[in-house]
Amino acid sequence: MKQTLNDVHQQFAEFFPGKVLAPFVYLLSKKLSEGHICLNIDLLADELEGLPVNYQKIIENDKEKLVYEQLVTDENGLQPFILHNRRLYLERYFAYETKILNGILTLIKNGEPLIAGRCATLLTNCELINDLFKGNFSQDEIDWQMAGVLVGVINNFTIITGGPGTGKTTTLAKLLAVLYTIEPNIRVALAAPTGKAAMRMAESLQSARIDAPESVVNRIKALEPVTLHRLLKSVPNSTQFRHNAENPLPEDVIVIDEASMVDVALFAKLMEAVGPHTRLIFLGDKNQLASVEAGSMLGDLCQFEPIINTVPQETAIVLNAVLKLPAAKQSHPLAGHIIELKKSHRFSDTSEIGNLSHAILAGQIEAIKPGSDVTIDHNFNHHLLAAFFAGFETYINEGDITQALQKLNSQRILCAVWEGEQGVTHLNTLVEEYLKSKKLIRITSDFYENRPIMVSRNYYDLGLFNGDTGIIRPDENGNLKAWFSDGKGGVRDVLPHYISEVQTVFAMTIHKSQGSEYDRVLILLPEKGGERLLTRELLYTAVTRAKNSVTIQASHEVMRTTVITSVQRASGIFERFIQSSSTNLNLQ
Ligand SMILES: Nc1ncnc2c1ncn2[C@@H]1O[C@H](COP(=O)(O)OP(=O)(O)OP(=O)(O)O)[C@@H](O)[C@H]1O
Repeated sequence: MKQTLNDVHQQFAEFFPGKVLAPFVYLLSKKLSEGHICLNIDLLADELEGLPVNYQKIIENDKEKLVYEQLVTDENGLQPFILHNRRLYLERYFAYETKILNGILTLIKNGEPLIAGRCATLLTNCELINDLFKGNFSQDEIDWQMAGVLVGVINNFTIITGGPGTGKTTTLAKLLAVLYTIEPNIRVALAAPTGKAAMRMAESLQSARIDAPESVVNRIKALEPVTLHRLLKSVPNSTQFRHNAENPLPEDVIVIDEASMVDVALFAKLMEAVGPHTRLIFLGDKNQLASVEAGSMLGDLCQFEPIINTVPQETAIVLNAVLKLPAAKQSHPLAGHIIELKKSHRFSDTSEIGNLSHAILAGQIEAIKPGSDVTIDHNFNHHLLAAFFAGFETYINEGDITQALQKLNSQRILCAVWEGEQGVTHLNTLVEEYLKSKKLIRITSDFYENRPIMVSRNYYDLGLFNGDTGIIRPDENGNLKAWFSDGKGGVRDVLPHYISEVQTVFAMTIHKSQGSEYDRVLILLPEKGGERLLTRELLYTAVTRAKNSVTIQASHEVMRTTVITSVQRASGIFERFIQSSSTNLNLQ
């Protein structure tokens, strides 16, 4: 029997004429749906299973002919497909990657002549730097937060990466203190990919301890982080922004938090909109899950470990008087631009959650151990579920809405998938059944009293953003309203019919939980389905949402496969950086 595929990828593949093109476009389309932006044509051995024999033969025997296909070109042509460095791209994604590459190289190049002068200025401000870091300055050990500040001050392009609680926001606060002191007239913009992440950035900055003059601290605390869409000014009903290459952002310093969540299209549009002499600073966790959309730019840029936490030889020499930083052994345009913070100030070295997250990232299944804060259940024990569900009773029993919101957000069920026994939909139903059995909720309508909701799109007019969570409760007249935090310690209400796109949120996907934290987290990995999703980055992201305790329900086999599987997102940007050099730019 002739094997056929007959799926959306095949329809896409066969839309384009070409003798050898179809199987490669089929796989490219599949890769795009999994979040990759290109197809490495030399790494296809694992992709052949399930493909029709004629597709397999072409992939195995004819890949060298791909370059001769009429619709395929290298970087300079105008065809729908680009074959570059043995990676096949849709032209649009190649263009995004090129814009990001050139944008970053331009910032690096324009910053280079300023480094010596900025280092000299830093030397005259040693006192401020010592004040900012007093208490954690040691001659023997490098203070990587201080390194992040110095690197961010002297360069025009910086990435500060680190796991949860490693002090990314604290480092940013200190970096801004130095910048406001040495360049008092600078204009600063802070942004994050989601409204929730922007709000958390604001809260963390407000509570950051900054030992700097009051006027400087006040300027930092007056900054209001916004969403990236708001920063770039979205054009209604369009994917374009008002800030672009022709109309760049006016700020001198632009900081993007939770940068791992920025997809390749938005990343490219940001790079276009950043003026060529701006200081651009990304904060984020390179090990976290990438964006839901295509691309994992932060992870891709931080791919090459040897250049992280090093600076070029010349910079090492001039910075020496303030902080001795290791000189990069290899010349690379990104060397000196990426600082990784490794010490968690939230989890101690003996923290079970901290150790669990390290074991997951290292792929060490044998190091994953239960303890008092970590429960690992391979048998999907119902008592554990019921005990967790009981935790939701507290927010319902809480009369004060502000407190109720806090209690709701103190625990969350995190699922890898939507469907199936361990999926979000089923878990939400189970919790509702549990609460109904306790007579704590009555599902009389869509917006029933005490329904926990999560907004699933941005409502700019209402100041509500994708990911915001609220509770349905009556107001003083008995009318049901949706109540949300106002970000200032209080609550505000919205009529439910203004927000049609919401989900029940006892349980949510791990993807959606990025950028949030809860005291207690229950993680469920599916027995069936989601195989291509289950990676150590997914589990790491879920585990690091927990502050105090984490329970994982997953079979032995699924847990093992998840921990040994790492996301290998295909993008060609790192190789293209190696091929470029900051002094030999190809800015077309
Ligand atoms: N050098 C330090 N010494 C002591 N405590 C610190 C230090 N740096 C940060 N902290 C504390 O650790 C906590 C986390 O810091 P911060 O919010 O800056 O980390 P983060 O990496 O931005 O965290 P998140 O995971 O929320 O993104 C804060 O309470 C902060 O005050």
